[in-house]
Amino acid sequence: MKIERAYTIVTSPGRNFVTLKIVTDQGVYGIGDATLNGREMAVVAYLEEHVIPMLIGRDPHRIEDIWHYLYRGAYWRRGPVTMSAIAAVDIALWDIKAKLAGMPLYQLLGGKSRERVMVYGHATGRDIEACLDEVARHVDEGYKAVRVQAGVPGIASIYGVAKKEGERYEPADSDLPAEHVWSTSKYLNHVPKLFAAVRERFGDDLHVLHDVHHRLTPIEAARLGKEVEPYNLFWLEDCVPAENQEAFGLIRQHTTTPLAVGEVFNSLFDAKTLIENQWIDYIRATLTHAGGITHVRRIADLAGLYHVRTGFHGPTDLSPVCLGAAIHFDTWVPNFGIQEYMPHTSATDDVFPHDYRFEDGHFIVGENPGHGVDIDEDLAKQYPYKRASLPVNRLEDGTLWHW
Ligand SMILES: O=C(O)C(=O)C[C@H](O)[C@H](O)CO
Ligand SMILES: [Mg+2]
Repeated sequence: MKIERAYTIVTSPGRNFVTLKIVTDQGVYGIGDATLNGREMAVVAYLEEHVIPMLIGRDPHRIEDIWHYLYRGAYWRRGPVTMSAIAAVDIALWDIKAKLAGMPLYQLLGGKSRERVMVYGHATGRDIEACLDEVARHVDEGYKAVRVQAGVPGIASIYGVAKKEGERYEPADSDLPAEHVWSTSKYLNHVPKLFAAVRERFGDDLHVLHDVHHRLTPIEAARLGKEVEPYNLFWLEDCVPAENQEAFGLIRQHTTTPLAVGEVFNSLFDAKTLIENQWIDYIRATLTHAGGITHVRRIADLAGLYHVRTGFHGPTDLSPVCLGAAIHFDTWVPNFGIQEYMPHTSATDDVFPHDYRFEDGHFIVGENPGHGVDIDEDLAKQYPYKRASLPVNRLEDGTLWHW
């Protein structure tokens, strides 16, 4: 069997997605997600100029060899563009292999470790009261775990909070980056009050999470971790930028609040020190940005040795293809923790028909051969690409900060 054709499909049913379709000479095809939010066309160019020409004529069964060919063979290793492109190929090839085997993907990984996978949803509100109402809506919809992000008095625009009440939160909302103003002190004073209010209204059973989105220094993160300890968070996410993995050693010395990190990681080497030192509790690197199933499986296996569990990134900027494949992975992986879930628009769900389903705060994996997600190419054409950038943050004095 040979790979006969491969091509990218860029579509924007509410937001941009990049999909790779690989077609074999026997007509069986697989699809992979290659979406890198705000940098979509860089991955398209990498795939079209450099990867697709190398795939034609190869045996699609040789997933491992193709992975190393694209990784080692490029000489230039790692990085989000390269690893998203490799991931798209990898996810599409696993899709093909599972379709040829006539099995859902989780069976090829080793079968089910659980019947369903717990997800967390996103509650957001302009202030604490509006945010708590959103938490209540999630609880009513069956969620067992909710990420809680509220507006902070004195900060006009903040990560995780929709611009207008009732609107979906979509950070890549302008052609060129919007500029936000960030105040660490206002934020740090506010967050413990938010979680005190959450526990007061919802009691102890609900799992609650929070995303700092890389904005603190290690000692500030240590302070926040300590101050929210009484509210028993499921995790505190991305409390500092993680290029300096040792920073987490400092935070860990000060707090028992569980730490999650890794949505911007693209390889095992971004996480190795963090995992081996047991400085984190959850690893968030997911399939599309970290080299696909073949590579994330290695990250998860290393993590498992050190009691670190998976908590895959799952915002709307990852397509249903990534989410579908991730649910297969979650269903198999022994050290599963939780799966992030931000529902896609109905237009996105129509472009990407899928067989996973949400029920009672969990995803149930589909039983169709492959990863269970397809793309309606005619419908995809109705939603042309529109450049959209993530915002940038500046401190109140104008210094460029982490967004
Ligand atoms: O889902 C999360 O936890 C995020 O932090 C989402 C990111 O802001 C988003 O993926 C950026 O593209
Ligand atoms: Mg995050």
